[in-house]
Amino acid sequence: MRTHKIAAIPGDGIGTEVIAAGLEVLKTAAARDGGFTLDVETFPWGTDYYLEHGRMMPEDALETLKPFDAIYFGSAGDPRVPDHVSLWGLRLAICQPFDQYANVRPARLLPGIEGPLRGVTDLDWVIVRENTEGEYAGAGGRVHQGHPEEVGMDVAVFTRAGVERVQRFAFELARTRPAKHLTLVTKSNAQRHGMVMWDEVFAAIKGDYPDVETDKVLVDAMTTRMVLKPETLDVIVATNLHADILSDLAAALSGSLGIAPTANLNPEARYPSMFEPIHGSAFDIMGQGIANPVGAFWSAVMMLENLGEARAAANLMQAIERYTGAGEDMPRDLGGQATTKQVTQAVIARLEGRND
Ligand SMILES: NC(=O)c1ccc[n+]([C@@H]2O[C@H](COP(=O)([O-])OP(=O)(O)OC[C@H]3O[C@@H](n4cnc5c(N)ncnc54)[C@H](O)[C@@H]3O)[C@@H](O)[C@H]2O)c1
Ligand SMILES: O=C(O)[C@@H](O)[C@@H](O)C(=O)O
Ligand SMILES: [K+]
Ligand SMILES: [Mn+2]
Repeated sequence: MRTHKIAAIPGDGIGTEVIAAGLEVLKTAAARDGGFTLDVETFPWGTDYYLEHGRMMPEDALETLKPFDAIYFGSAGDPRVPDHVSLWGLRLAICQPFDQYANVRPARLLPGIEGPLRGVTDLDWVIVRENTEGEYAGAGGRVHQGHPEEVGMDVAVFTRAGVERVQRFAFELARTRPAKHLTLVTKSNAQRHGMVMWDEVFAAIKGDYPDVETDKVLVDAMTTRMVLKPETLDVIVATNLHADILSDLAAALSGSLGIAPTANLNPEARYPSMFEPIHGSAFDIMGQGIANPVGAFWSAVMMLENLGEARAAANLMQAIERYTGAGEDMPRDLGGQATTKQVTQAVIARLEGRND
């Protein structure tokens, strides 16, 4: 029997609610599969930990996480602590040192879910977000703090190696999909250094993937293309910040932010990869038991795929799609009344072969 060691970090807000639900679903998925077990350890890191210890996670957290096969993450962010402290103290403090440079964000209209776009039925994209540098490099600073001449700088850092590896990852991914199409998102009209290099690297490597059709679009125009011509997009590669913004839009266009999953991958597997819904702590609904757990479930599918459990991953995805396609009560973000618990039970029922 294979055993996979999973570090669960529910974090803050609805992160704790959807990860608890996701762990239940994963337990059922493993039991139904019978070929593997998940050895899950849950770490109580996040804002409560911060308020007690002055840090979002312990000093040796990365050493603790390193031996795990995967990390299952909820959200970092709580109204009691500034957002930049929580994000930099937890999510980015794991993604960056673990070199999880390829952030993969699928967006697809699941059965039974109607997106906000009239007449659109075949939205199926994967956004590849650069996940270690760019606008999130953390370079910059504040000078003359509190004085009238104060300066605040966030410097975007693009390295040729960092750009090339994530773009090659996106080409390889595009190659595995029926449409074999890759769109480069850029802003090289206004940002004339890093973004121009970003475009140049793309132009230089695309010849290595003659089977992949490409195009290039400025990020502002990309927003309208996603809304008006969604069928022209397949795989999309974008910088850390651009892809962060576009992926929330993609999630909304495919029904709701509550559905969308993500994998923070270290493709070479030198470090564990991390799987999380793309949404955050949802201050407005936290603690109410009404968060949509589907994004956390779909992220669990991506985690199972990454662990080599393709059959269990496919079964879990099918269980999710059977639920969304069944015309049962949906969670509130999708216009229904179902609670997190009810959605979880509905998906577990499908996994167990009930309610088919
Ligand atoms: N990866 C992460 O850890 C991550 C991601 C995004 C935001 N955040 C943090 O979360 C906090 C809140 O950020 P925000 O409000 O910009 O974004 P958010 O994703 O938390 O919420 C945006 C809106 O979407 C709704 N929503 C999100 N997920 C949902 C779900 N599963 N079910 C139903 N509705 C859902 C929320 O109720 C809210 O109205 C901030 O501290 C932010 O920094 C963390
Ligand atoms: O930008 C981030 O990294 C987070 O705030 C979050 O929005 C995400 O998408 O991971
Ligand atoms: K998240
Ligand atoms: Mn985001």
